[in-house]
Amino acid sequence: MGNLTATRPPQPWTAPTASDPVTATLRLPGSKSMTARALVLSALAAGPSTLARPLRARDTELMAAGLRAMGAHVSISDDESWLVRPHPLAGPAHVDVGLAGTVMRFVPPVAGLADGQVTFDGDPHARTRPLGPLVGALRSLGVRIDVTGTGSLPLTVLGTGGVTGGEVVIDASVSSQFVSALLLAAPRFDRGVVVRHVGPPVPSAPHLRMTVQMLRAAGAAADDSTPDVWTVEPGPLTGRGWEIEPDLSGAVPFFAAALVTGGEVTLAGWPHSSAQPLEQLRSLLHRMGGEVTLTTAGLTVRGTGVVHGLTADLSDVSELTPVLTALAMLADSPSVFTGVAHIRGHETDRLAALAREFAALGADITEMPDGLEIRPRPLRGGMFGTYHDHRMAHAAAVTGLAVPGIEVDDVGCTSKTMPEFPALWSAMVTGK
Ligand SMILES: O=C(O)C1=C[C@@H](OP(=O)(O)O)[C@@H](O)[C@H](O)C1
Ligand SMILES: C=C(OP(=O)(O)O)C(=O)O
Repeated sequence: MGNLTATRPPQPWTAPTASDPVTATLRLPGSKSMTARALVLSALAAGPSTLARPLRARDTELMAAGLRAMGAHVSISDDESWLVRPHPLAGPAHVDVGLAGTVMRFVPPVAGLADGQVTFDGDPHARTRPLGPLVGALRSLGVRIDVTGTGSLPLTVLGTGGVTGGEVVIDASVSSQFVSALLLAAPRFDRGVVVRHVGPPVPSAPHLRMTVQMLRAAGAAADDSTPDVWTVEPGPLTGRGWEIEPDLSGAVPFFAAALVTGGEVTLAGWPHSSAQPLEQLRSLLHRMGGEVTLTTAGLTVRGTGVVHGLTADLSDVSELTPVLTALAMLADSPSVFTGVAHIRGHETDRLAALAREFAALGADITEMPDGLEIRPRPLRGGMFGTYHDHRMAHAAAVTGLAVPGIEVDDVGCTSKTMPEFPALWSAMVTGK
């Protein structure tokens, strides 16, 4: 992959309209979240690991580059798997986080275990994404961190080759990644960690369960049996073979196309048990008019061409808000989404961005402190701003299925998690 931080002159992309029901079987890239976790756990393990079918996109390439910068050996094997051979971590090193929440949260705790200085910075907007509570927690666990200004990026970790660890209280209501970040590195902390969340609810419970599940799969003693308390004992992590599942969230725009056009989309290679929030998605799509089934071909979503609005708390699956908002725009009834105040700290302030961009297309949409109200009505074509946010581009593409003339200002931002999105989408909708 070339310069991961190369600036790209945005090229407006016309989202294709669907003249017929879409029918497609897709092989999509691996889960961003699973790939990020497997890379971190593998870099901290006692022996080598392989990641089969990892996500190869900007976020995960930046994660691999950040770990390599500190000394981990991450290479590509013949079958496109990633091979990770751990090595003592050391500075000086620099980590470019891009706009990846997983990199800017999961790697600083790892840097605390390195021997030497590790600096972090990223895209301009990454400097506005929340990081302060994690910085405070790491300091209380014995990690020396220098930050400038707002407590976010750029920052410097002065690693000493070890982290004391122990008990820490944190308000993780702004991002579950603060908790996952502490837990993933904790087996290598001298005293492990006991994380106690105090504050409004932590979002993204399925991602927290994924963290605990993958820690256990790497041999860690992780306990999440007490609400808002997570305990990880100190101990070795074992290298292993990681089977990365297809990215469920990345499939949702394609599933949405089945609902909008009355078609059928199958995600091939879906496992029979998953660390990803399939049941939450199944329920949401069912309520919106879709049917989700697991067959030998994979995970199949069928639609009727009629989309229903719904009222839903999206806190478990907050990253789906942009695409579900696009679906709601095309529904036969109103929708109310709540429980996602924290997505103002995602790749962009998604609530403000969605309200602004859809209103510019003529939508009747109201921004609330923690969500959105949508009252569907006919939309007009126009430019749709993405704010470097891959899921804003996905939302525009879904809208374009039924609204001619949707121009996406920078579809290249989908390279964050799926570089092949424009080609896959066009092939699914237009056949070419
Ligand atoms: O741990 C992870 O891999 C993620 C957790 C969630 O973050 P938030 O809890 O900040 O929403 C999710 O939105 C993000 O896309 C990936
Ligand atoms: C919020 C997201 O990603 P991250 O926070 O990992 O950058 C996302 O992919 O929707």
